[in-house]
Amino acid sequence: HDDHLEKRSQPGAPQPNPVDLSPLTWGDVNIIHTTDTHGWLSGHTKEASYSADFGDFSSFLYHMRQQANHRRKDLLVVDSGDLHDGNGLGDASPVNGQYTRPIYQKINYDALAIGNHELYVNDVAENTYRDFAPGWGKRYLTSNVFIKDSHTNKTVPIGNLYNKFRLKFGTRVMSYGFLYNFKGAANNTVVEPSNFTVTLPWFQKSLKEDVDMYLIVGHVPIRWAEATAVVKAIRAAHPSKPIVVLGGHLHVRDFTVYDNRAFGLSSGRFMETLGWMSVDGIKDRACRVETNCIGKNLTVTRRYLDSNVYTYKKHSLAHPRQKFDTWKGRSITKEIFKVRKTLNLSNTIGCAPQDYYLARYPYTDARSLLNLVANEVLPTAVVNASRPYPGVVIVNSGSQRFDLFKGPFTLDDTYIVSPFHNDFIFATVPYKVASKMLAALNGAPFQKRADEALPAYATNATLTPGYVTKDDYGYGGDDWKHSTIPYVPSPNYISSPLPTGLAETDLVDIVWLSFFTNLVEPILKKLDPATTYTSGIYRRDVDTNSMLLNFVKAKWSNTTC
Ligand SMILES: Nc1ccn([C@@H]2O[C@H](COP(=O)(O)O)[C@@H](O)[C@H]2O)c(=O)n1
Ligand SMILES: [Zn+2]
Ligand SMILES: [Zn+2]
Repeated sequence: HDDHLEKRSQPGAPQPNPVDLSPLTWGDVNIIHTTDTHGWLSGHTKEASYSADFGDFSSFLYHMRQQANHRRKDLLVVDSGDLHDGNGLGDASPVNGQYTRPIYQKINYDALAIGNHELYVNDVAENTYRDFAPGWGKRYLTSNVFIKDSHTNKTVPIGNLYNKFRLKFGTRVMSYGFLYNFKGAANNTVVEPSNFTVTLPWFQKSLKEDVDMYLIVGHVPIRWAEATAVVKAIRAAHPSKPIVVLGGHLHVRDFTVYDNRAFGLSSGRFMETLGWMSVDGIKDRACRVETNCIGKNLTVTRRYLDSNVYTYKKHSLAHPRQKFDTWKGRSITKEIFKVRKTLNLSNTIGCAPQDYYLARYPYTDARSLLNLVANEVLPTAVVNASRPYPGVVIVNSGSQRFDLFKGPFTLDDTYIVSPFHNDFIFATVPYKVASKMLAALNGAPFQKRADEALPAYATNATLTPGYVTKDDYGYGGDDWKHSTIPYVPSPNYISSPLPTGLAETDLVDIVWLSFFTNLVEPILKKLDPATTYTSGIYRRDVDTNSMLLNFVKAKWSNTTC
């Protein structure tokens, strides 16, 4: 299944009735948006709906730009960050992102923002600053993200604070790049709150430039205060200038209306979705006097495209028999294929006996990935049987990122399910303390603010399961009509089973991930104020990523698919 050039004709590849996809609406300015791609440049090798790779994406962009020229409409291609952590292509290399960064660089994005996954690790932040940002010139936008330059010791923006540019058919754009108020950034970086950034002289000065629209590229959820603060700051100076926010981070499809001339779009995750937005009315000459257009509607459409070659061809080709693959697209696909080979990403380690889903079923259900992790992976691959005390291992459910499908389990899947190299830390505590830790953690503040509860949708047996999105325009934004996939929220932390038959004072190793040590230590103090516990690395031979590899080798390697 690794031959990307052939995969489009695989059985099960999407073959909808051509009338199912209605043509895109074009406006004065049109936007193609990616976010939270997390290195999924190979596309989804196990899911036909999302099987386009970055070579296909490049070919799609070529045809879309041709179409824009033909229509004499402006087209912007934008990315909202989180390029690292999530796929073997980016994470299995000796240096994280060493093969993916040059491939991203081949896509001619007009504007990009930085994500939190470019900032967890000092080296990744440094490489983003040195090897990635410069290649984009002024298009890599970090209005509120800085790095301490290791050569000069000066703290400088990782990319550009803002960029004013003119599109081919005349639209003058002022662009910014904002990251949400991320608290876990590496110590060589600084993230400034966006509500402070917008008060700074450089930002206020930029608002005096004469432009036709504002583009906020953000690794920011479009409904969060960090996004609305920027919209409000622009609106305070410009009562009717069109504002577009292209956000991300929550991994959802979403669209919001801030006012009748300001809109936000969020385009999912993992190269499942290309967001499309068209804005008409930007070129309205009467609006050059801003007060003329206060309250005047812009005509805006949004669409969430499933990222597969059928979708790409359907929307980009002028004629169905026109050749789709461009030379550049094919060469990107070949490069991806070569990197996958170099990194042995398709090497099969074992065979998964069934599908395990991250969020389709309650975590107590046998089809839940979190259930598998809590009850099988942690006891098998993490608990250290040679320790004098039983172990209870707690992980954050956010450390698990994607479904695990029945059939061949590859090296790539270890990164897809959990790309992180978080260490297991432990302290030896009485059972009465250990037994209260999970509940205490789940009562602790969320690491990620909760998504809005999703409404329940009717299922429809004639449609393939996929995204069914409700946003500020209601339903109808999804390009492909799908039956809904159930979404069941899970606790923030899950644990291996507690040992049974112990007295309150019996000792237990309580084990957690380095990612949330800052939460565990105060809880230990609260649960047992009289004692100071010493913590250390529980096992040096296993981390969040390798635990699944070890589990599969131990339990699934003898099964055949
Ligand atoms: N070392 C890490 C880093 C992150 N996480 C988890 O990822 C979440 C953030 O991911 P986004 O793609 O939404 O930005 C974070 O909240 C953690 O759950 C982790 O487990 N270990
Ligand atoms: Zn992300
Ligand atoms: Zn993020």
